[in-house]
Amino acid sequence: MSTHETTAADERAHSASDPIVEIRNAEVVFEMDRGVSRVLDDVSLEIERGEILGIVGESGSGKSMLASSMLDAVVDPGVLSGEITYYPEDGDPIDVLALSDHELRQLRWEEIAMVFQGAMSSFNPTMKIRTHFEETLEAHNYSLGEGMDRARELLSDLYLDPDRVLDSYPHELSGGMQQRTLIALSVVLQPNVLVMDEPTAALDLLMQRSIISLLEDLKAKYDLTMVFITHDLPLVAELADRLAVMYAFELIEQGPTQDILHDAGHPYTRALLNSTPNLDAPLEEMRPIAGSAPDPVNVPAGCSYHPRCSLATDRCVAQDPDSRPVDGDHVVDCHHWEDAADEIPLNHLANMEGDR
Ligand SMILES: Nc1ncnc2c1ncn2[C@@H]1O[C@H](COP(=O)(O)OP(=O)(O)OP(=O)(O)O)[C@@H](O)[C@H]1O
Repeated sequence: MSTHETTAADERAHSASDPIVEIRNAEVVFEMDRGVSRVLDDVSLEIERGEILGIVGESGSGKSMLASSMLDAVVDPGVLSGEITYYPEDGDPIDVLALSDHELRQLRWEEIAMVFQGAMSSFNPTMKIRTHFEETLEAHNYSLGEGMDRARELLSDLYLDPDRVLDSYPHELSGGMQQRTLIALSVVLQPNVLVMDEPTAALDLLMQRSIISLLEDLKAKYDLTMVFITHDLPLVAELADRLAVMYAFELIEQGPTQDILHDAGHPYTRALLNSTPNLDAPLEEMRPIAGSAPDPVNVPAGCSYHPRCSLATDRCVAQDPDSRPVDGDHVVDCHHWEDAADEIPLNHLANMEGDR
């Protein structure tokens, strides 16, 4: 999708912004026997210093590829191109894709930390949690005394008993405790950005909600910028200042959370909102999105959502829409976004109106 053309609104939004990470025209390609698989397609995104950004999309839409791209960590034989820039608070911008392996290792953890789905696979099952913290601090030449004090404080912040947790093997902790411990481990080197890829997917609803509120506290206390990646729109909407929606390996809409929830311009975002339980609409009003997401080897021409879209016209088949401003920082990649609100009413809004 073309995000190359900068509109006047983009310029205005850009000049007012203070990005900590900037992604420009990122693309990830795998050469497969059955063809070229483009699993990230010309994605441009700015992560603002101090914000909580939610990245939302269906399974397989490219969310994890976007997360790995931020740290030049796309697995072989995937080929990442584009520009990834990290802006430290002080000092010159860092071109992430030009870093040596050593510099990249420093950037990861010390500046930008990642937490992935399924905490158990991130721990070494033969090592106590204490050793995980100690090895991380030593590998980055951090003071062990200060670092372990910070580890204890972080574990307490996350409502864990530091002594018990540090003395345990990973399998001795529940799923929720493992995930909170992993978050503490990710933050122990005092990074500025914490990227979490489906950090609560394996947890029950209550534990998900409690981790969300702990993350809010952690962000405020440690002055973190957070990126929360998930398929669970209602969950991330509780936390995020801004949402970016992915469909078929592209970003198709970005904006402040409330604008997306109440005034989404992309038919896919509106369908996603209508297909999601928990947004104040009764279960019988949930409408699954008809059709299925495209195979990355065979993405439809034009707007990749057109085969599933009730508003699609010949123009959508022929022409990939550019990003266009809806209002302020809210941008959408759709030829027919002005008709979307009338054509695809939002269930949860209708119910809220009914409550008045
Ligand atoms: N190592 C790989 N080689 C080739 N294709 C891959 C590889 N890893 C992932 N893909 C493909 O890249 C696409 C995007 O995957 P990605 O994991 O980023 O999606 P996702 O939105 O994070 O999904 P989920 O929520 O299920 O994790 C998918 O079509 C997936 O099959």
